[in-house]
Amino acid sequence: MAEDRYLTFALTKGRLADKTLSLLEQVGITCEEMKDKNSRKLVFVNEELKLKFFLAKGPDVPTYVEYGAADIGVTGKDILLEEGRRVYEVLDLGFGKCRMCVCGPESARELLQHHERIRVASKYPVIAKDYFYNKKHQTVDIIKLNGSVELGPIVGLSDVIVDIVETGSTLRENGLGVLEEICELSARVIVNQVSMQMESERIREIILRLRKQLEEA
Ligand SMILES: Nc1ncnc2c1ncn2[C@@H]1O[C@H](COP(=O)(O)OP(=O)(O)OP(=O)(O)O)[C@@H](O)[C@H]1O
Ligand SMILES: O=P(O)(O)OC[C@H]1O[C@H](OP(=O)(O)OP(=O)(O)O)[C@H](O)[C@@H]1O
Repeated sequence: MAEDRYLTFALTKGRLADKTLSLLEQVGITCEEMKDKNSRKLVFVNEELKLKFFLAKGPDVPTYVEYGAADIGVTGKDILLEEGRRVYEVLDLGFGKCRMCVCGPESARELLQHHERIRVASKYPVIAKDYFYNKKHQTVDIIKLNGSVELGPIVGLSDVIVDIVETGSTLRENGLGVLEEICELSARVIVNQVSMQMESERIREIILRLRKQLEEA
């Protein structure tokens, strides 16, 4: 592949963005323009390093990487599990830590224990289905929501939810709690499968520098 080919990064907007950009900066992968929060520009270029960057919604990051529109991506493990895209997961960045849990009112614990056919609301239907069907062998009805999932059991839409828990304050403030833990989550680096072969040297060098930086921090 041509030496001056741009390597493209798809990064996740929102919660993970600041930590991702500052980690990249620590290993010399910089783009001054990206720091301007008022900018409406979508793609940023570092001419000197032959790098391109863009920010996207979390669930879209593995899509860009699978199709090769980006060589490297950073997104949450929750997104990788939910989207199931064909990408290489190469590094755990150790931030954006949270847990995927089954949550609900204490009264729902019994329904879980007795393997009742319950209603489960979630922004993550694939993860919820995999957990109940494949790990617990429990038949459930999954209801897809797009946010404020805690509303599910509160307003009577569902018995429990499958959602992200970080500090637990959203649950506490709404009279809910963690009933079962599904898995731990954090931000991950992913790589396009073809890029990994064609740009092996540059990509391995970046992963190495990131890993070293994380070890030293
Ligand atoms: N408390 C948390 N809630 C949600 N995601 C979290 C939390 N803590 C860490 N994360 C990680 O951050 C990512 C979500 O970042 P983002 O800011 O895009 O949240 P979102 O609420 O899913 O997005 P949106 O506001 O677009 O619905 C998740 O994929 C997850 O890996
Ligand atoms: O344990 P905590 O620290 O309270 O964090 C967990 C909450 O944060 C996320 O919601 P988010 O703020 O992304 O809003 P959303 O529900 O609209 O997606 C998640 O879905 C929980 O509701």
